[in-house]
Amino acid sequence: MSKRLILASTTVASLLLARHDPAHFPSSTWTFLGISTLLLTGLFVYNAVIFPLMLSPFRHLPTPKGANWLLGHFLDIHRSATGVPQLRWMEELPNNNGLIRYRGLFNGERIVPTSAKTLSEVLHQKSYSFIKPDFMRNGIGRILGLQGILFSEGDEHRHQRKLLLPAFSHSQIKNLVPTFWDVSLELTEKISEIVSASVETPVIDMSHWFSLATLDIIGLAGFGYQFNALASVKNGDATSESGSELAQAYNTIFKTPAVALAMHIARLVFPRWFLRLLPIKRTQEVKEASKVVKRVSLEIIDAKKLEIAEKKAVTDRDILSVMLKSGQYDGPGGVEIMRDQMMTFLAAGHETTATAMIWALYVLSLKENIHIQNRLREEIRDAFPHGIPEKVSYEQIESLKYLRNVTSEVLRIYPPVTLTARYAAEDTTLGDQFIPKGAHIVIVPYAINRSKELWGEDADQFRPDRWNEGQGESNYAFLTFLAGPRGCIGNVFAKLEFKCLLAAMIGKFAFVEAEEGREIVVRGGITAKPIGGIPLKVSIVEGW
Ligand code: HEM
Repeated sequence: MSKRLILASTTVASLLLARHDPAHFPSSTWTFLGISTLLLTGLFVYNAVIFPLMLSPFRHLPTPKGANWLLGHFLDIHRSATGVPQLRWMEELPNNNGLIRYRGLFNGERIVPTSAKTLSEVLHQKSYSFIKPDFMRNGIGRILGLQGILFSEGDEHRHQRKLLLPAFSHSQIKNLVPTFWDVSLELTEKISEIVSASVETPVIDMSHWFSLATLDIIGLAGFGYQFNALASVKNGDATSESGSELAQAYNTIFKTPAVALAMHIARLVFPRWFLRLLPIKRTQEVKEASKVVKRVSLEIIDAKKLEIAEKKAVTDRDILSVMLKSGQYDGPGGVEIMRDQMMTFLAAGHETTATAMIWALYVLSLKENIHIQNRLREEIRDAFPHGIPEKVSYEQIESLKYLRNVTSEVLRIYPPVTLTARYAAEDTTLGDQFIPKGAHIVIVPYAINRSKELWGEDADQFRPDRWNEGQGESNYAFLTFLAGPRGCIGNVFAKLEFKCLLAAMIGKFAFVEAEEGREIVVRGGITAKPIGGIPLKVSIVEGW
């Protein structure tokens, strides 16, 4: 029985009781409060204790020890970086049918597919039976665009994906390399200015710089639009307050709030519409930031329409041009759908690659990996012996094999999207296990990418050369971009962009940890970024 049904039937019952038996039930309000409290408590005990512990069809699945009778494994999850407990459980538990189970807050059950078979069912064969859950839709959906490709389902998703594919064809992405390189050069110039102006080796947190650079890239490469996010940084200050208005909005949206835990619990207890009305600072901030994102998305669409009207033809093949050319968004509501699509690409297409860059510089700056950083620099400089080139081609970037290995290894070991969720839209199965409608599935790229079974005993070590030996034990060993019809449409775009940015940065600069052995803390958030950024000592390596 749902909460709404309980409240509705209790209202009717208390009115009737107050009317027909006023001697025992003089006040309908108190009667309502008494009965509803009793029924809601009963419902809570059933959902949070009786069902998951005694009746659930999943109770026989391998489940980690040490769960609290009411909070499940929530405390372990909350105290750890996203994906870390799931990796530990995957390694510890016997797991023959490719599924493990854990319990979240109030014992909410979560099922984790761990074998190639169960992953291929969720991601490929039955991808439209496992949809995005409401908590994602109602949360990040407001920022990522609810009517865009990321949150569409079934036939609507198939249709949108087909429509957008020309913008991601191999030939189209190849043509974007000069744009990726131009922005990479602009970034190196900005960083060079800071380094040259400092008497001692400066310590720079590169996080915001990468967010600005990737925002400029998605603007230019995705929509033919100049955000000038990097250009707007004055006096080398790329802190959260600098950069374009849009960069600031995303900085607000993507930061992990200090009130995250309280918000998480509040969402389980109160309806979202109620929480949105409360004057919570974080809610207001995100509301304002998403207004900016919506407005800017509409501005970009208008600018493109104007440009097309002037040229009298759609000649470009960027994402926005492909959308406009299709004529699919001409009808009523079309602009709103296109706006949501822009919001999807803006967010999905920039913060993820920026996160990958942060991890790349972090791991390459560690003392034990300096030889990898040096070897990478050597490869880049050998390919471009006359100094940092003004232009590079797709073929030149693709010829750098060690760059490919390093970027693949960073994406394996630090996947920016560590975990994602699905919800069973109908009764179905995974392997031999019955999955009832409403079951929550958690896919954990972080755990799969570091699985010893799939990558060998040194799975958790950063070793780029492993990519010369193959790509893991199965097609589902590398889930950074997921896989199947709902896998990342921008994965080739992202990998090339990542290679260009990293080649320019490592070719030009040397990065060393500012504080040796600094503890890195990662918590929640849409993408897994280190809290407080990663300050690095940056110096120019002469001769390039
Ligand atoms: C390193 C960079 C990136 C990573 C790690 C990444 C990762 C992912 C992942 C894991 C998903 C699936 C999310 C889910 O279904 O729960 C996804 C979807 C998506 N990504 Fe990426 N992404 C990256 C870059 C990009 C770029 C550059 C673009 C666009 C230019 C992009 C556009 C999208 C879109 C549109 C979807 C939704 C696809 C669909 O549902 O059909 N991503 N990405």
